[in-house]
Amino acid sequence: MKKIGFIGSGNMAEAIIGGMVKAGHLPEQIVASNRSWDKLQLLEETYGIQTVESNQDIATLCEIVFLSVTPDKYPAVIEEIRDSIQDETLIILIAGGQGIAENEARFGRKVKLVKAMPNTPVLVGEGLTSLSFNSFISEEEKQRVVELFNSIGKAEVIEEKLMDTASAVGGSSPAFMYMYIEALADAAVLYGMPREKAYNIAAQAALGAAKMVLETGEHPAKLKDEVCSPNGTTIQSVASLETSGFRDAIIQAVRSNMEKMGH
Ligand SMILES: NC(=O)C1=CN([C@@H]2O[C@H](COP(=O)(O)OP(=O)(O)OC[C@H]3O[C@@H](n4cnc5c(N)ncnc54)[C@H](OP(=O)(O)O)[C@@H]3O)[C@@H](O)[C@H]2O)C=CC1
Ligand SMILES: O=C(O)[C@@H]1CCC=N1
Repeated sequence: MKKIGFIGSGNMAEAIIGGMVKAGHLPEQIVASNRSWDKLQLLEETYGIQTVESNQDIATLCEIVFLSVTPDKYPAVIEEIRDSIQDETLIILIAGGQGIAENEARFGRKVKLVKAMPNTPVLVGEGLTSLSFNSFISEEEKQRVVELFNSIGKAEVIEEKLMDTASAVGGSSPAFMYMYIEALADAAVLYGMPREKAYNIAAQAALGAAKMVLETGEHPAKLKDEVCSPNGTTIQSVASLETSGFRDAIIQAVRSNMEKMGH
């Protein structure tokens, strides 16, 4: 059986693995390695996937290989696996700030590289993964990768030069959304709402608003205006958010993310 492998089995790899298994990919098809053994044991128990001790085993066994270690580990891991990778293997680079050209140079030969920027909601089938491909990947292979990521959310093929922006706005942003939901729920608790109810109400409002943007195709400002009744309560909050620099806080969060990637 053709296998899909993960080198580095931390938070992002687990989200992809969990999402794939929930979406119906066979656990026997998935193989993972990791520096420490305890995470692998947990993945094996939770999802029934295969685990191996060496990164080289992943390189030898798998037709799709995720490099799901942190960016600083890329040079050493590529050095370790470059001679075991088959010519036809699809290598998926998910690390923030890691581009195609620098990793082609690390392999030092023609290898098929996919730059992918997923986010953790792949675990619940609502991920967003931005994708770019190097020149050695066929149309059929591109389709295969797009289908894989569409099975755990939505895939967007973008120009590689936009990948760092996609990392900030698609990869990192779930963390911002969780902070927003948590803050909203804290405010509800302040006014006496039980915490569980507060999380449900805040999260469902966020989910519904996101769906409105995606499904109506309306400008977010128009959707916002429709919530603000004249002389009502919402416009009071909107005015307050503007005074607190809400929009600027988000833009500065993305700016600092981009700066960390060298922009
Ligand atoms: N988290 C996210 O939402 C997203 C993450 N990414 C990218 O995914 C990658 C992983 O991030 P994340 O999962 O958050 O980080 P984690 O630290 O959770 O996972 C990294 C894993 O790599 C393992 N590891 C370290 N060195 C090696 C090695 N030499 N061989 C094998 N495994 C090794 C670590 O093992 P140990 O158990 O010993 O620590 C750890 O489990 C990063 O490059 C990040 O940029 C991309 C998009 C979103
Ligand atoms: O925090 C990080 O570096 C990674 C990249 C995108 C999301 N998480």
